[in-house]
Amino acid sequence: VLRGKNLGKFNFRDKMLHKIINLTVRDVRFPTSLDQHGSDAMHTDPDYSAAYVVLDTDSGLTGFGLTFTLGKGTEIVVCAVEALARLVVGKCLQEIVSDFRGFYRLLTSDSQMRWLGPEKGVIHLATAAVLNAVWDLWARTEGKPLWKLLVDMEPKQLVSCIDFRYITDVLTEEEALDLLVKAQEGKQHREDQMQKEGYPAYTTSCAWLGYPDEQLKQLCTDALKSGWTRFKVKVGADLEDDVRRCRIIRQMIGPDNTLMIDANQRWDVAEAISWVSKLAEFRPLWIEEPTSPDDILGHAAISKALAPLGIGVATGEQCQNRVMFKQFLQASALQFVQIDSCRLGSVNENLAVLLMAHKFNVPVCPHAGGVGLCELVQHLILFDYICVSADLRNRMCEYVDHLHEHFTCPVVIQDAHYMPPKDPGYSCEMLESTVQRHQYPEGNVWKNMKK
Ligand SMILES: C[C@H](O)[C@@H](O)CC(=O)C(=O)O
Ligand SMILES: [Mg+2]
Repeated sequence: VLRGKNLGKFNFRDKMLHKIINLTVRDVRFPTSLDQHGSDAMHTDPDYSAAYVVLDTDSGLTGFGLTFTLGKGTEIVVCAVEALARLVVGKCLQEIVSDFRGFYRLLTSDSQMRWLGPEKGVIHLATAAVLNAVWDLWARTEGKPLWKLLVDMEPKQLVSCIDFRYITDVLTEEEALDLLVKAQEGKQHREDQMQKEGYPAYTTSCAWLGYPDEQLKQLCTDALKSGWTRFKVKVGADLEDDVRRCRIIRQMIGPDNTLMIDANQRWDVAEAISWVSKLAEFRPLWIEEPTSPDDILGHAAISKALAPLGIGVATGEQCQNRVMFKQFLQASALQFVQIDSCRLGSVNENLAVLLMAHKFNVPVCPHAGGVGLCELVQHLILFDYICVSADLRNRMCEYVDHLHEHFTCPVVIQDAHYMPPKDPGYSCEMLESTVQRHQYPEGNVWKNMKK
């Protein structure tokens, strides 16, 4: 079976060869909670995990996809992926991508399964895993990294991948096309710039909530030495702790570097406003997920109250779909859009959100981290800069320094920038040895652990 990196040099352009003959999905978990990696005010013991999808084709070419989860419950996402498999297996890649909007609808609008969502929760995570694998397969077929596949696509083809249902009151297909056509100017220059400089990143991995102060200080020292200038700190469980931790980090990074804070939905609206006001002296650029991810008007109230303090509101990692993002934008309820490669319905739905954010002139700063999210979302943000926003002001992509060694094409960070991936695909193929060791519950990593 032909897998992985070398496929770029094969001529797989006859896409009719790629009939999807099998979908496998596995529950892959990493015991990150043991060291408190990824911990925050609501997720105190996250085991970074994935429902990991492999699409086999009759040509031998393989597509890899995943969606991110937190340990328990991954088996439910796996079940949902299995339920979607019959909609994918038996299809040729050509058939899918020549009507990608139709295929997206097929997955999201199945007249019985849509009752489980629609387009939210477990079933939408499963949709993301499957579609991520299809995009990976397409990019591998073209011998290009996904970002380059997108950059080279005609605006018409790009919009043909988007389901505009429920968002036409804000963005029509014609408008989307117009935005993409306008952004063609200077595209080559921006692509060259990205190849040279990469896309700016910030780090979250110094200051997970469960890290003791000594660890925070050490990680912050190391990060500063490696050239990081933007840092995110977890807050929200205890105000005194937050003040102490923010003070440490602000003192260490100095007045000119950037600080963000993230509460992971811990507060009610009024509580969010008063708590964040008490952290204003540390000059955070944004408060992330201050309250329930579904409370659009609550976010609007928080945004309004914090604007005079110069603090924006960021959200998106648990924003269910394009309709929610539409309303967040309509209500001026967020100042930073945090797209997520696995929460939304893959590239298709992320394209819709990138375009809406552009129309509202709100910067996109993707959620990454977890397992594989950095690998995936780097492609989307590169595309955003080259073909949509053409702007780097107030923009950066999250980075966390965990679990990259488990991927065949891990992210490359240079001087706190994501360097554009070169290998064909969507960068989410895991090492088979990793998958075997971490498969839950039978992998060796889990067999002997009482979890
Ligand atoms: C549970 C995850 O680690 C979460 O804390 C990640 C997150 O909020 C972020 O990266 O932002
Ligand atoms: Mg967050």
